[in-house]
Amino acid sequence: MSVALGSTRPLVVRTTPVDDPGDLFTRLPETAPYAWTRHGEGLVGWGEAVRVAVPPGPRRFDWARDRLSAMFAEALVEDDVVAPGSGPVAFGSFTFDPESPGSVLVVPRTILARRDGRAWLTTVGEQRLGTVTPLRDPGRIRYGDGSLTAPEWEHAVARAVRRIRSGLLEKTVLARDLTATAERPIDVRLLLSRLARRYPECYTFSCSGLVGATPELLVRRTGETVESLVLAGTIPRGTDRADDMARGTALFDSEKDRYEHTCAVESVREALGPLCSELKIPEVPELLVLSNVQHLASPVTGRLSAGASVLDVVAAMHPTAAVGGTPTEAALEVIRELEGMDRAGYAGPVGWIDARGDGEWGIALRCAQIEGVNARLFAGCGIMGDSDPASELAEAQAKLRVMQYALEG
Ligand SMILES: C=C(O[C@@H]1C=C(C(=O)O)C=C[C@H]1O)C(=O)O
Repeated sequence: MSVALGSTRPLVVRTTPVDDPGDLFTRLPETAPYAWTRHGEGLVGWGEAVRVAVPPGPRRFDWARDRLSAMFAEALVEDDVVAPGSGPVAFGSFTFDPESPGSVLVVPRTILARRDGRAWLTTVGEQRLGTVTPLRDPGRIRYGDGSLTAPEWEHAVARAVRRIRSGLLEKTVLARDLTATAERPIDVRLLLSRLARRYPECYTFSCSGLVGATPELLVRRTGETVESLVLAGTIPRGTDRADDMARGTALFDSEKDRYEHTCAVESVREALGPLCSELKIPEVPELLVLSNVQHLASPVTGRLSAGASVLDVVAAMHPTAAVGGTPTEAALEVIRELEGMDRAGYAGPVGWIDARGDGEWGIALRCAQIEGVNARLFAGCGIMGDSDPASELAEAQAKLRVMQYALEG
């Protein structure tokens, strides 16, 4: 049963150290698993002690922060670990568009965590034993077009390019969706295990049916320290080592991709600058090589000047130019007009926050919304004035393969 917020009963929260649980996903029951992990470390949760539907609107992050602060402040907490992610934790997913419904915060009944050689278990309220059943295969997967067919989407890219060339904006990001139907209900735990194995560099997440493995860390807050990984500029992997390296070099040398990356970095600088007393952004990006694609990547670190929580930082950063565009408002208008779909949680912030205001939030990329036998997969690309619709389609397909693999194995 979920407790409505504003109810009079405070949460009773207990965190205790536990022996190393090993693979976190093997501890998850099938129903409604929550997860945020990378390289085998992170948090998984199950059961719902509290579920909060965040109302759409421009102040949704503030609203969410205030609701959580009130709930966490009155919680009765015994925390024998005291680390980021111990004590009460809410997982959350916010829609890309502030006006879209579907943003949600959930405090799981049980959270199991593993980080830096420590492990702990947090329980909220009375416990019911979650039975761990074997992973279930969803059977054959049938795919269908989402809101646009591939040629229609290429056409949308061409229109966006024309807008950019006319000088209305510098960059936008266009995404497409794909539907998938399985023979049997999709077991989210199976998707998580496959994603974590194939994409260990990425953050494997699950929150209220939104499941994926994103390489893009929007923000991690640990006390005063904030970190972010800005990605923009992509090329598919090569067919062998030499081809791979040649493609990596081409990406690094591509003026289009470097400029696209600069737009994303500058949007992060603008958002984080006012919140930080110190901000370090490398002058030259690195190459992040994943199983399916290679990205230009800039790791950013900063020191928060005032006591902003991780959600305050998320509010300031979303949407970065990596998933929106430059300038933001013009880019969002183009997205609304040309994509022809509601992005829902795709490209929105997904992650967790604790009662100290620490937490980790990613941009929900390489993901799908799962419901029973149905999945809706998403992927998008940064569009510049010299983008080629066919190459952008190939890039989107390469990104979609992450979730196709998760579904099919
Ligand atoms: C929009 C997506 O990815 C974003 C766009 C990128 C690009 O266009 O080069 C690279 C990484 C992400 O910031 C996606 O994966 O759906």
